[in-house]
Amino acid sequence: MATDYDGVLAPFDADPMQATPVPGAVDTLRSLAALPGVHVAVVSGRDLVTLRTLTEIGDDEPIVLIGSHGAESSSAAVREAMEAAAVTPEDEVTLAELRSDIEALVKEHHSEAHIELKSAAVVVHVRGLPREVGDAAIADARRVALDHPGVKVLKGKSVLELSVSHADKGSAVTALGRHVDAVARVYLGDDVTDEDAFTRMRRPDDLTVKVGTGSTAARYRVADEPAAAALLTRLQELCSAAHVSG
Ligand SMILES: O=P(O)(O)OC[C@H]1O[C@H](O[C@H]2O[C@H](CO)[C@@H](O)[C@H](O)[C@H]2O)[C@H](O)[C@@H](O)[C@@H]1O
Repeated sequence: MATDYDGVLAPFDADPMQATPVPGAVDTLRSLAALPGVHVAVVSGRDLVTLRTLTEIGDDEPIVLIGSHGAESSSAAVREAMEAAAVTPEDEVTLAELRSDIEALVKEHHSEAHIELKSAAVVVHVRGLPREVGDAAIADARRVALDHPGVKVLKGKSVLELSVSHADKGSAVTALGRHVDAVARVYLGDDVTDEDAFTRMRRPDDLTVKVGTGSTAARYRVADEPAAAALLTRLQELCSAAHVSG
Protein backbone atom coordinates (compact mmCIF):
# COMPACT_ATOMS: atom_id res chain seq x y z
CA MET A 1 0.00 0.00 0.00
CA ALA A 2 1.78 3.12 -1.16
CA THR A 3 0.89 6.78 -1.02
CA ASP A 4 2.40 9.93 -2.42
CA TYR A 5 3.16 12.77 0.05
CA ASP A 6 2.44 16.30 -1.24
CA GLY A 7 -1.15 16.75 -2.38
CA VAL A 8 -2.17 13.37 -0.94
CA LEU A 9 -0.96 12.90 2.64
CA ALA A 10 -0.23 16.61 3.08
CA PRO A 11 -2.17 19.64 1.77
CA PHE A 12 -0.14 22.21 -0.16
CA ASP A 13 1.52 25.18 1.49
CA ALA A 14 3.51 28.01 -0.09
CA ASP A 15 6.42 27.01 2.19
CA PRO A 16 7.42 23.40 1.34
CA MET A 17 8.63 22.75 4.90
CA GLN A 18 5.22 23.74 6.32
CA ALA A 19 3.35 21.10 4.30
CA THR A 20 2.51 18.68 7.09
CA PRO A 21 0.29 15.57 6.96
CA VAL A 22 -3.48 15.61 7.46
CA PRO A 23 -3.93 14.95 11.23
CA GLY A 24 -4.09 11.22 11.91
CA ALA A 25 -3.04 10.14 8.40
CA VAL A 26 0.45 8.94 9.37
CA ASP A 27 -0.99 7.05 12.36
CA THR A 28 -3.38 5.32 9.96
CA LEU A 29 -0.36 4.24 7.90
CA ARG A 30 1.26 2.97 11.12
CA SER A 31 -1.88 0.92 11.92
CA LEU A 32 -1.90 -0.52 8.40
CA ALA A 33 1.80 -1.39 8.61
CA ALA A 34 1.18 -3.23 11.88
CA LEU A 35 -1.23 -5.66 10.20
CA PRO A 36 0.21 -9.02 9.07
CA GLY A 37 0.77 -9.16 5.32
CA VAL A 38 0.32 -5.42 4.79
CA HIS A 39 3.35 -3.44 3.61
CA VAL A 40 3.23 0.35 3.55
CA ALA A 41 5.31 2.94 1.71
CA VAL A 42 5.34 6.72 1.34
CA VAL A 43 6.63 7.67 -2.12
CA SER A 44 7.65 11.23 -2.92
CA GLY A 45 9.59 13.67 -5.01
CA ARG A 46 10.94 15.01 -1.70
CA ASP A 47 14.41 13.86 -0.84
CA LEU A 48 14.60 11.13 1.77
CA VAL A 49 15.85 13.29 4.63
CA THR A 50 13.05 15.83 4.13
CA LEU A 51 10.43 13.10 3.76
CA ARG A 52 11.54 11.58 7.07
CA THR A 53 11.41 14.98 8.77
CA LEU A 54 7.95 15.89 7.46
CA THR A 55 6.29 12.49 8.05
CA GLU A 56 8.09 11.92 11.38
CA ILE A 57 8.33 8.27 10.35
CA GLY A 58 11.41 6.85 12.05
CA ASP A 59 14.07 4.50 10.70
CA ASP A 60 12.94 1.84 13.13
CA GLU A 61 9.34 1.81 11.86
CA PRO A 62 8.02 -0.75 9.35
CA ILE A 63 7.01 1.92 6.80
CA VAL A 64 9.22 2.20 3.74
CA LEU A 65 10.11 5.72 2.63
CA ILE A 66 10.91 6.28 -1.05
CA GLY A 67 12.29 9.72 -1.90
CA SER A 68 13.55 11.71 -4.90
CA HIS A 69 10.98 10.01 -7.17
CA GLY A 70 12.48 6.59 -6.42
CA ALA A 71 16.20 7.43 -6.39
CA GLU A 72 16.44 7.13 -2.60
CA SER A 73 14.81 4.70 -0.17
CA SER A 74 14.93 3.46 3.39
CA SER A 75 14.49 -0.06 1.91
CA ALA A 76 17.66 -1.87 0.86
CA ALA A 77 15.61 -3.91 -1.64
CA VAL A 78 14.32 -0.76 -3.37
CA ARG A 79 17.79 0.79 -3.38
CA GLU A 80 19.20 -2.35 -4.98
CA ALA A 81 16.45 -2.47 -7.60
CA MET A 82 17.00 1.19 -8.45
CA GLU A 83 20.81 0.98 -8.49
CA ALA A 84 21.06 1.55 -12.24
CA ALA A 85 19.16 4.82 -11.76
CA ALA A 86 21.38 6.04 -8.89
CA VAL A 87 22.90 9.52 -9.04
CA THR A 88 26.51 9.25 -10.34
CA PRO A 89 29.49 11.50 -9.53
CA GLU A 90 28.98 13.10 -12.98
CA ASP A 91 25.35 13.81 -12.05
CA GLU A 92 26.57 15.49 -8.84
CA VAL A 93 28.75 17.83 -10.92
CA THR A 94 25.79 18.66 -13.18
CA LEU A 95 23.60 19.25 -10.11
CA ALA A 96 26.11 21.69 -8.61
CA GLU A 97 26.25 23.65 -11.90
CA LEU A 98 22.48 23.61 -12.14
CA ARG A 99 22.08 24.92 -8.59
CA SER A 100 24.49 27.74 -9.25
CA ASP A 101 22.76 28.74 -12.52
CA ILE A 102 19.26 28.60 -11.02
CA GLU A 103 20.35 30.58 -7.95
CA ALA A 104 21.82 33.27 -10.20
CA LEU A 105 18.67 33.35 -12.36
CA VAL A 106 16.32 33.73 -9.41
CA LYS A 107 18.51 36.30 -7.69
CA GLU A 108 18.88 38.47 -10.80
CA HIS A 109 15.48 38.11 -12.50
CA HIS A 110 12.88 36.30 -10.37
CA SER A 111 13.40 37.27 -6.75
CA GLU A 112 9.73 36.47 -5.94
CA ALA A 113 10.31 32.79 -6.75
CA HIS A 114 11.72 30.35 -4.21
CA ILE A 115 14.34 27.68 -4.67
CA GLU A 116 14.27 24.26 -3.03
CA LEU A 117 17.57 22.38 -3.09
CA LYS A 118 17.19 18.60 -3.00
CA SER A 119 19.71 15.77 -3.08
CA ALA A 120 19.09 15.10 -6.78
CA ALA A 121 17.26 18.19 -8.00
CA VAL A 122 16.70 21.92 -7.88
CA VAL A 123 13.09 23.11 -7.68
CA VAL A 124 11.78 26.56 -8.62
CA HIS A 125 8.63 27.32 -6.61
CA VAL A 126 6.05 29.91 -7.75
CA ARG A 127 3.01 29.06 -5.58
CA GLY A 128 1.03 32.18 -4.67
CA LEU A 129 2.71 34.43 -7.25
CA PRO A 130 0.71 36.27 -9.94
CA ARG A 131 0.34 33.94 -12.92
CA GLU A 132 2.51 35.94 -15.34
CA VAL A 133 5.28 36.31 -12.76
CA GLY A 134 5.30 32.56 -12.06
CA ASP A 135 5.10 31.63 -15.73
CA ALA A 136 8.08 33.85 -16.57
CA ALA A 137 10.21 32.28 -13.82
CA ILE A 138 9.28 28.76 -14.97
CA ALA A 139 10.01 29.59 -18.63
CA ASP A 140 13.46 30.96 -17.75
CA ALA A 141 14.22 27.94 -15.55
CA ARG A 142 13.34 25.68 -18.48
CA ARG A 143 15.90 27.57 -20.58
CA VAL A 144 18.57 26.99 -17.92
CA ALA A 145 17.87 23.24 -18.16
CA LEU A 146 18.65 23.33 -21.88
CA ASP A 147 22.25 24.31 -21.01
CA HIS A 148 22.68 21.08 -19.04
CA PRO A 149 22.27 17.99 -21.22
CA GLY A 150 20.69 15.02 -19.48
CA VAL A 151 18.79 17.05 -16.92
CA LYS A 152 15.20 15.88 -16.51
CA VAL A 153 12.57 18.63 -16.41
CA LEU A 154 9.44 17.86 -14.37
CA LYS A 155 6.56 20.34 -14.34
CA GLY A 156 4.66 19.89 -11.09
CA LYS A 157 2.03 21.96 -9.31
CA SER A 158 3.38 25.53 -9.16
CA VAL A 159 6.91 24.14 -9.46
CA LEU A 160 9.50 23.30 -12.07
CA GLU A 161 11.89 20.60 -10.99
CA LEU A 162 15.26 20.16 -12.70
CA SER A 163 16.55 16.73 -11.78
CA VAL A 164 19.66 14.65 -12.33
CA SER A 165 17.88 11.52 -11.09
CA HIS A 166 17.08 8.75 -13.57
CA ALA A 167 14.52 7.12 -11.29
CA ASP A 168 10.73 7.11 -11.43
CA LYS A 169 8.10 6.31 -8.84
CA GLY A 170 6.57 3.48 -10.89
CA SER A 171 9.83 1.50 -11.03
CA ALA A 172 10.50 1.99 -7.32
CA VAL A 173 7.04 1.08 -6.11
CA THR A 174 6.74 -2.01 -8.33
CA ALA A 175 10.21 -3.11 -7.16
CA LEU A 176 8.93 -2.93 -3.59
CA GLY A 177 5.81 -4.88 -4.60
CA ARG A 178 7.98 -7.63 -6.10
CA HIS A 179 10.16 -7.72 -3.00
CA VAL A 180 7.19 -8.32 -0.68
CA ASP A 181 5.35 -10.60 -3.17
CA ALA A 182 2.37 -8.25 -3.20
CA VAL A 183 -0.85 -9.92 -4.36
CA ALA A 184 -2.76 -6.61 -4.48
CA ARG A 185 -1.23 -3.14 -4.71
CA VAL A 186 -2.71 0.21 -3.71
CA TYR A 187 -1.33 3.57 -4.84
CA LEU A 188 -2.63 7.07 -4.09
CA GLY A 189 -1.18 10.00 -6.01
CA ASP A 190 -2.06 13.47 -7.29
CA ASP A 191 0.61 14.62 -9.74
CA VAL A 192 2.14 13.77 -13.11
CA THR A 193 5.01 11.83 -11.53
CA ASP A 194 2.45 9.51 -9.93
CA GLU A 195 1.19 8.51 -13.37
CA ASP A 196 4.31 6.31 -13.72
CA ALA A 197 2.99 4.28 -10.78
CA PHE A 198 -0.62 4.25 -12.00
CA THR A 199 0.35 2.95 -15.45
CA ARG A 200 2.53 0.19 -13.96
CA MET A 201 -0.21 -1.05 -11.61
CA ARG A 202 -2.80 -2.60 -13.90
CA ARG A 203 -3.47 -6.02 -12.36
CA PRO A 204 -7.15 -6.80 -11.63
CA ASP A 205 -6.64 -6.54 -7.86
CA ASP A 206 -4.64 -3.30 -7.96
CA LEU A 207 -6.32 -0.17 -6.59
CA THR A 208 -5.03 3.11 -8.04
CA VAL A 209 -6.49 6.39 -6.83
CA LYS A 210 -5.97 9.87 -8.25
CA VAL A 211 -6.40 12.64 -5.68
CA GLY A 212 -7.92 15.79 -7.19
CA THR A 213 -8.68 16.83 -10.75
CA GLY A 214 -6.85 16.24 -14.03
CA SER A 215 -6.48 13.39 -16.47
CA THR A 216 -5.08 10.19 -15.08
CA ALA A 217 -4.41 6.50 -15.66
CA ALA A 218 -5.69 5.74 -12.14
CA ARG A 219 -8.85 3.63 -11.87
CA TYR A 220 -10.49 5.70 -9.13
CA ARG A 221 -10.52 9.27 -7.89
CA VAL A 222 -11.10 11.13 -4.63
CA ALA A 223 -11.49 14.89 -4.30
CA ASP A 224 -8.72 16.04 -1.97
CA GLU A 225 -6.28 15.26 0.83
CA PRO A 226 -8.92 14.84 3.60
CA ALA A 227 -10.78 12.41 1.29
CA ALA A 228 -7.51 10.53 0.73
CA ALA A 229 -6.99 10.30 4.50
CA ALA A 230 -10.57 9.02 4.90
CA LEU A 231 -9.91 6.38 2.22
CA LEU A 232 -6.77 5.22 4.05
CA THR A 233 -8.80 4.94 7.26
CA ARG A 234 -11.44 2.84 5.47
CA LEU A 235 -8.75 0.58 3.99
CA GLN A 236 -7.25 0.17 7.45
CA GLU A 237 -10.67 -0.81 8.85
CA LEU A 238 -11.27 -3.33 6.06
CA CYS A 239 -7.80 -4.88 6.30
CA SER A 240 -8.13 -5.06 10.07
CA ALA A 241 -11.56 -6.74 9.84
CA ALA A 242 -10.25 -9.21 7.23
CA HIS A 243 -7.36 -10.06 9.55
CA VAL A 244 -9.67 -10.61 12.58
CA SER A 245 -12.10 -12.80 10.61
CA GLY A 246 -9.15 -14.87 9.46
O1 LIG B 1 5.93 13.49 -4.98
P1 LIG B 1 5.29 14.45 -4.03
O2 LIG B 1 5.33 13.97 -2.60
O3 LIG B 1 3.90 14.84 -4.46
O4 LIG B 1 6.21 15.76 -4.07
C1 LIG B 1 6.17 16.58 -5.25
C2 LIG B 1 6.76 17.94 -4.95
O5 LIG B 1 6.06 18.40 -3.80
C3 LIG B 1 6.50 19.61 -3.20
O6 LIG B 1 5.96 20.68 -3.94
C4 LIG B 1 4.55 20.76 -3.82
O7 LIG B 1 4.21 20.96 -2.44
C5 LIG B 1 4.72 22.19 -1.88
C6 LIG B 1 4.33 22.19 -0.41
O8 LIG B 1 2.95 22.13 -0.25
C7 LIG B 1 4.12 23.38 -2.64
O9 LIG B 1 4.65 24.59 -2.14
C8 LIG B 1 4.44 23.24 -4.14
O10 LIG B 1 3.76 24.26 -4.87
C9 LIG B 1 3.99 21.88 -4.65
O11 LIG B 1 4.36 21.67 -6.01
C10 LIG B 1 8.01 19.68 -3.04
O12 LIG B 1 8.37 20.95 -2.62
C11 LIG B 1 8.77 19.21 -4.27
O13 LIG B 1 10.14 19.08 -3.96
C12 LIG B 1 8.24 17.83 -4.64
O14 LIG B 1 8.95 17.32 -5.78
